[in-house]
Amino acid sequence: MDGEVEVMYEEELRHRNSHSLDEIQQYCFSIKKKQMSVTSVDTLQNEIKAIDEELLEVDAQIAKWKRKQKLLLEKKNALKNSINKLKSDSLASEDWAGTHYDWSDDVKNVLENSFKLTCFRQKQLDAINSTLSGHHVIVVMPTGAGKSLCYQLPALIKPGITIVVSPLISLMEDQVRALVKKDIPAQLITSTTAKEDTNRVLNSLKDKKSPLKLLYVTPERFAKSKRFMANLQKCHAEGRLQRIAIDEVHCCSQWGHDFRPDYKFLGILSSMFTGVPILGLTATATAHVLSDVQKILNISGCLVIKSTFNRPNLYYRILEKPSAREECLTILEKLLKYRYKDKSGIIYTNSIKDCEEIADGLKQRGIKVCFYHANLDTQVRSSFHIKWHENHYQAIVATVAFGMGIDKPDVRFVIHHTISKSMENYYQESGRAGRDGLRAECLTLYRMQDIFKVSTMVFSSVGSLDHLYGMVKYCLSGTQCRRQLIAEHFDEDWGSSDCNKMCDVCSNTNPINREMNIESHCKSLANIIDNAEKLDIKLTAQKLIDAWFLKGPVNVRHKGKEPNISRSLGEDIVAYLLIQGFLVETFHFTAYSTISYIVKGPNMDLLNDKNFILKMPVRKYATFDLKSMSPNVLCKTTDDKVDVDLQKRKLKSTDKEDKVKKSKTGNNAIEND
Ligand SMILES: Nc1ncnc2c1ncn2[C@@H]1O[C@H](COP(=O)(O)OP(=O)(O)OP(=O)(O)O)[C@@H](O)[C@H]1O
Repeated sequence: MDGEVEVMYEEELRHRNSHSLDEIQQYCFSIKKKQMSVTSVDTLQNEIKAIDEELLEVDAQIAKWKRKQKLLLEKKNALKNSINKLKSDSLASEDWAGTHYDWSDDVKNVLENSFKLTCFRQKQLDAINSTLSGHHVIVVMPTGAGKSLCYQLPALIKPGITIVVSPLISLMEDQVRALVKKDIPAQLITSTTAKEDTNRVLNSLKDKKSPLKLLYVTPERFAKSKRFMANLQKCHAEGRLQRIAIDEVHCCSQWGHDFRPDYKFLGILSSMFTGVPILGLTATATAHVLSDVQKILNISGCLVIKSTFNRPNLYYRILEKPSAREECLTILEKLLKYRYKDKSGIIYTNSIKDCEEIADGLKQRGIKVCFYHANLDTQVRSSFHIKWHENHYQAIVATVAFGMGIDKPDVRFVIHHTISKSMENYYQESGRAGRDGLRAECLTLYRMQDIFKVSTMVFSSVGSLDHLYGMVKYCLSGTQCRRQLIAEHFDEDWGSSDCNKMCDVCSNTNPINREMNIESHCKSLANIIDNAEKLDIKLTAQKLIDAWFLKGPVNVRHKGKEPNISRSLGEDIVAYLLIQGFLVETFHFTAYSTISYIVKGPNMDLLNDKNFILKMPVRKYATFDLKSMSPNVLCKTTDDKVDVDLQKRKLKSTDKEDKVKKSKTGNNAIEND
């Protein structure tokens, strides 16, 4: 085609102008070049356009297939979970508490003769029989319920060694000491164990004649010691590895409250030591964590034995927290001097600074307290712990570093000076009270501002804000039993009678069951936020409430009237809107701190729906006499007769002591709630 054009032009030009052949050829060449460049750019651009269109179509197809892939994967996972659940349920439907097993007589003898106990607590026998049957089992029991016996006792029934994985050295030391006292051959190896001792213990894994029954190790041992693993493999090859018990097994899961990266390595155990039953133990019971733990340990579909999480002897209450530190100290002072006079307890704070300041404040007010946090020297820490345990101090003011392994039976109160970061944490921390089965009180000082104290510390980890808001929901509830809220969190269903008036909501003789329409308040808050955004001003919750109550800088103040409600109800509304997704927190960093600002949340759009009604249950703090002594009543527990007898005996002695003290001091305080 190009050749034809050339000839055509050549002829025409020669004809018209009779130019020289060179000139004509040059002219033709330039025209041809021009034409070629025009046609090729157009063609190429058209081609690009066509490709773009095709690409869009491909993108749409990819998105469609990706969506389909996601749906199919979700469906596949759900089916896998259903299969695992069916397997677990079918195992759980068996009655594991029988006494017809080959080992039942031995179990009874060991319970009575080695452990000097007369009967089992709820679900202990189920756990023992099922693990002795060779199943992989996860035992879920609340703190202090007696999980240790579930692996310590089976270890003595059959020949061989039980390996116990535990995250805390102090916890292992306590257990080994107690076992050795009972003449049960137990050892531990940690990073601080002397080389000769470690060698001796490691050799006993290979020694068929070794009397060793329980060996405690930290999870790092599996990950880091090749010699330990090699000897354990020999022990297994000789059929002497009887069982692997993993204490605090929730540490495997990032969804749990205490994730430990080294626990992830334990996933290889089920395939490396085939035929060896794994027994995981935890006081963390959320379905999500349990299924995650099973996946990580490669024992999905295993038997899950769960005892109730209800702690009937614990009394739960929320107290209004004043904003001034001194007022807060006064509340704590009154509680410790009067309500919990001569009683032992824990005060949890959320920062080292608070921890030290509160302890100092209470000391200045004449109360014997010590403090405990991660920045203290290990020896100082453990000396405070021991002294508190031995009642030299009435209370220990602590951060969450004061955690696992606290086994003081007579903790009569746990006060949270700041809310916990999740319900899970709250349950664990408050659960350190009343391990002896006698009544103990769990008080939480709540104010809206503390939400942000905690959120700015935890926001960066997955799911942490949802967890925190679960805790806020617990505090905000004025109409729903606190115990039931805990039950919901652990996927349990406790009847209202399970509370037995052992929370401030159920024991409130003057409850208000009022719901309030907060739609207009929500709209006002949205307007304030919109206006501030236009002015490029960021609002903390405090500033948002100020603007709503016509305080603070005039330009951000609400344009309407001041709301006809108390400021504390206003704070409840903001907290409620936050946990319901009408408001959300965004986090910004300064050189020294993280700040939480409030913006509109995704649910704000619901207000555009005419049929939508936004209501909030209104709560009021029930009256609480800080100065009257806490009641000393016998509680219905989930445990056996032995424990009720124990309670009675303990109660008699405390009553006696109280009477002696009262007659000496003339203190006739009325015991009421
Ligand atoms: N059957 C039983 N009868 C009486 N006491 C028991 C029984 N089983 C365990 N105990 C006692 O209960 C206390 C708590 O037991 P253990 O330390 O095993 O609890 P736990 O469930 O491991 O708690 P945590 O989660 O806090 O570690 C111990 O003092 C233990 O001796």
